[in-house]
Amino acid sequence: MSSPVLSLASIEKVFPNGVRGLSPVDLTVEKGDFVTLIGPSGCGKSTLLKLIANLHTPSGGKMNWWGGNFGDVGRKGRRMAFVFQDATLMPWATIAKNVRLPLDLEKVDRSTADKRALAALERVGLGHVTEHYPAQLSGGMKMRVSIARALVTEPDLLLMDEPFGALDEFTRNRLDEEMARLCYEDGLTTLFVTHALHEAAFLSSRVMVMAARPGRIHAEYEIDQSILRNEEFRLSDQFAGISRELAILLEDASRESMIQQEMRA
Ligand SMILES: Nc1ncnc2c1ncn2[C@@H]1O[C@H](COP(=O)(O)OP(=O)(O)OP(=O)(O)O)[C@@H](O)[C@H]1O
Repeated sequence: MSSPVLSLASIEKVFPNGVRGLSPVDLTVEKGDFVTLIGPSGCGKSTLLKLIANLHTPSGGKMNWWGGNFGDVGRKGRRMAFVFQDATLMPWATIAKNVRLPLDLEKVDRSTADKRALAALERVGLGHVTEHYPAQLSGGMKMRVSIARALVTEPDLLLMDEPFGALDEFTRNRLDEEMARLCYEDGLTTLFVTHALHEAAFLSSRVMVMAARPGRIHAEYEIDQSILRNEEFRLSDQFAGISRELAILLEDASRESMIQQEMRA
C-alpha cells in the first residue's frame, strides 16, 4: 500500500515569543482528499498549513510527506504548491509570464513553459488573457491566475490559505465550483483553509473543525467524495444538512475555546 500524502503525529507549534500556535495535532491526508480546515480566528489554521509547507518548523511531533522527510519531497519527484489569499502577481509582467514563473525558476525550456502556462490558464478559463497585465483583470480573474500558477507545476499537493476570502459571494461560488471540478476530476490532493462554512460544506471530502486557545482539532467531519459539486448540490437538502451539522460543530468549538479562555483568565 502506498504511503499517505501527509501524516502528522502530535505536531505542535510554540512560537519563540511563547505563544502556542498549535497544540498537538494528528492528521492523515490520502491521495485525492480535499481536506478543509475551518475554525475561529487564531485557532492555528494558517500555522498548520505553514508547518506542512515547511515555512514553520514544528516544536514537537512527527510529520511525513509521502512517507518521507520534507527534504525528500523533490527527490521523489513530488511537488507542492501554495495559493495565498492575495494573488501576489508581478504587476509588470504579462499573465502568461506570471504563470510561467515557477517553470522559469526550474529552467524549463521556453516553448514547453509557454505551452504549459497556456494549458494551465485554459484550465481556469483564462486562455484569452495571456498577454494582459494583472491591473487589467478583476479580483476573481487574478485569483484564477494565481491558481493557474500553482497548477502549472502539476502539484501532487495543493495548499490554499483562504484563497477566495476577499471576493464577493457570486465570484467565490463560481471559483468554488471551478476548484471542485479541478480537484475532483483530476484527483488533486488539496488542503484548504477557509472561514466560510458554506465553502467548506461545498468543497470538502473531509472538514477538520478547529478550536482556539490553544489551537487544536475539535472534530472531523466526512463528506461523501462522490457527490457532484455543482449548483444543484448547492441548492439541495443534502448541502443544507451538511452546512447545519458543520455549523453545530463550529459552535461547539467556539464555545469550548471561550470556556478555555475563561478558565485561564
Ligand atoms: N509568527 C508568529 N509569532 C507569534 N505568534 C504567532 C505567529 N504566527 C501566528 N501566531 C499566533 O498563533 C495563533 C494561530 O495563528 P494562525 O494565524 O495560525 O491562526 P488562524 O486560525 O489562521 O487565524 P485567522 O483565521 O485569523 O487567519 C494566533 O494566536 C497567532 O497570533
